[in-house]
Amino acid sequence: MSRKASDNVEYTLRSLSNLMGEKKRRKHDEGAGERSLIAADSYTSINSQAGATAAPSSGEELERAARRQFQQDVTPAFVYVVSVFSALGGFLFGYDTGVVSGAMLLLKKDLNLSALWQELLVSSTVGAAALSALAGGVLNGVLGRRPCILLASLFFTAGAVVLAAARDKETLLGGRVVVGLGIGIASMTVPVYIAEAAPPHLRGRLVTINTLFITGGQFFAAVVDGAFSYLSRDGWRYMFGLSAIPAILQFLGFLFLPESPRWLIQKGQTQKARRVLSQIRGVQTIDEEYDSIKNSIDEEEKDAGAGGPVIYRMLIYPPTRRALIVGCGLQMFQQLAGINTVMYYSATILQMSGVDDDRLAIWLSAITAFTNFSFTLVGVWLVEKVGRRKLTLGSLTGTTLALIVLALGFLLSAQVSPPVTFTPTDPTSQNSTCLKYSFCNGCMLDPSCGFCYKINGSNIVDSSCIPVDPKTTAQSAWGRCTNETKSKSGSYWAYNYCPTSYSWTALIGLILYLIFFAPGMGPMPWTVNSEIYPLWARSTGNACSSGVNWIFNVVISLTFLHTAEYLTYYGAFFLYAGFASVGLLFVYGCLPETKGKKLEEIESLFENRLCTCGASESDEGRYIEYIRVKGSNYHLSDNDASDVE
Ligand SMILES: O[C@H]1[C@H](O)[C@@H](O)[C@H](O)[C@@H](O)[C@H]1O
Repeated sequence: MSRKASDNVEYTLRSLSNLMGEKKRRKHDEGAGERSLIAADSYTSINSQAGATAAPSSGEELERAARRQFQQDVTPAFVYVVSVFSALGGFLFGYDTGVVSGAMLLLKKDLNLSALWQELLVSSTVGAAALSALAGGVLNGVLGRRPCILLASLFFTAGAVVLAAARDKETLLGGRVVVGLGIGIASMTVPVYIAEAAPPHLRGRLVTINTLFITGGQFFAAVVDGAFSYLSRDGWRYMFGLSAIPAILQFLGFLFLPESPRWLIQKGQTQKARRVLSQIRGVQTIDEEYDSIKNSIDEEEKDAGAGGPVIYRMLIYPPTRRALIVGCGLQMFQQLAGINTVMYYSATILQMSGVDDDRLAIWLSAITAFTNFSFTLVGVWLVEKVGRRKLTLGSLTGTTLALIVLALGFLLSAQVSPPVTFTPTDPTSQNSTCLKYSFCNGCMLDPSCGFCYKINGSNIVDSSCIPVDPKTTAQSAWGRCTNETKSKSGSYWAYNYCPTSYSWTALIGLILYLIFFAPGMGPMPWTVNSEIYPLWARSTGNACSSGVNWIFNVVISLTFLHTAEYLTYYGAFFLYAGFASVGLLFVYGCLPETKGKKLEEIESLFENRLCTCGASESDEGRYIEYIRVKGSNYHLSDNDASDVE
């Protein structure tokens, strides 16, 4: 036997003996051991059908060839089609939450909207999404995943039509609520549907593609906002109306796409489930998978024992209670880390570093959205390589540091805040409070004021605090900083920020934030939630955690301005950094690795205790992976296993 081969045997035996040790400790291990041996067998048969040689010269070659063969055989293109059509739900989630900021700039002029109405039009969607995500749990359980996705695309289409045709603000509000209902259902159903359709080795990647589509939707919305901002009237109708196209496409696609096989098995629709499984897997492997799903459903039903509503059963059964805490915690910390504030505030942060043009600011927001999108792509690439746990830990560590850099940027800017050196006479005689501030910092924190200044060499001169135009924050209400007078008088207008030589620190913070957040903390809460609950609790678990995501989304976005007023901007970002570090401890202590495991095996990760740190790559998991890739060389039985022990 060659050295490599004997190493392989040794590794297998070692893994096996570890596995047997695990077996003693863990309730479900007998089943898991059997499943891994079945996996080895089925791999062997695939390999021999494909005519692969039994002992390739190098272990690496074998591994590569085996992996290629395995993936080709068990991953027909259909599973990608299913995932992409579902992820259109993610695209619409991103588009509809993103498009409103640009649309609002035009809407408030066209319909003369008050600040309260602007606030209502933004938060009604997020509020409706929270409610419908929670209700989506029941709908998913009763109707199935496919009808829920169809329903969401109907909501998206109806909302887009109502918004595009709206003649008054009340109709707009109705349209935004309808769109929110679609977003909530899609946000909880799509990851579950994809996870249930995907093979284990691709599940993380395919579910993460849904978040890629969310951030893609946000980026596309920013580009559409930029493009239609050149239309003086009715630009917002196109911005809202365009989302009907992907929504209709998704609806039509789902008329032909199948229900989740796991849901069908749970509902006893055996024949249909088998048909769908062979459609999305290819024929060889469905018996094993079918049996494994069926067995785990039977086991789950025994384990879950008591009757009553699913959420009650989840809470009294320790493994699902622990999974729920992990899932909801991840979603809560995703929002508490301030992603939506950072995105919303990005244009201002970019302006701080010297961009003085409104339209440019809109396009710069598109760059921010693009950064979020492109680094989510890095997450899609990394998720099956480094696993969910390491990716989330790395991402959250970087996010925390970036938030500290952002906060320091604001702190330094506040400390060297330029003084007010010139107080003009108020032509409206309204005795504005703006004229009472003596430093830019106070002026910036007052939403009704902005800072108007000139530059002489590298010095700020002739600086004043002046009321902002109530219709647009891009100019002052009167004086040297209105749009007509700005360039003639050589003045600059800063709203929401102070021009200082430290502004670039915030810019660096913003870029670092997106680079670290997007690959991990953006997608992983959705991905992990789609896999950690057993089938009977999956819809409810995802409904609760998505609801938590939306609730904290509303809380953070609605409180940001007040938080900044009380704690200043740097205080707000230090607060988010604090939340993110608590989140880091939480993830470190509580998030197990789910990479490569079958959905049916994941429940056992939550069996013993809440904190599963160190269980990132359990011996059992490594063993299953090892056997899957290299198993063709060795035929192991349970007897061999006990011999080894
Ligand atoms: O995962 C997504 C993504 O990170 C988005 O950029 C963000 O706006 C959402 O709130 C979040 O749930």
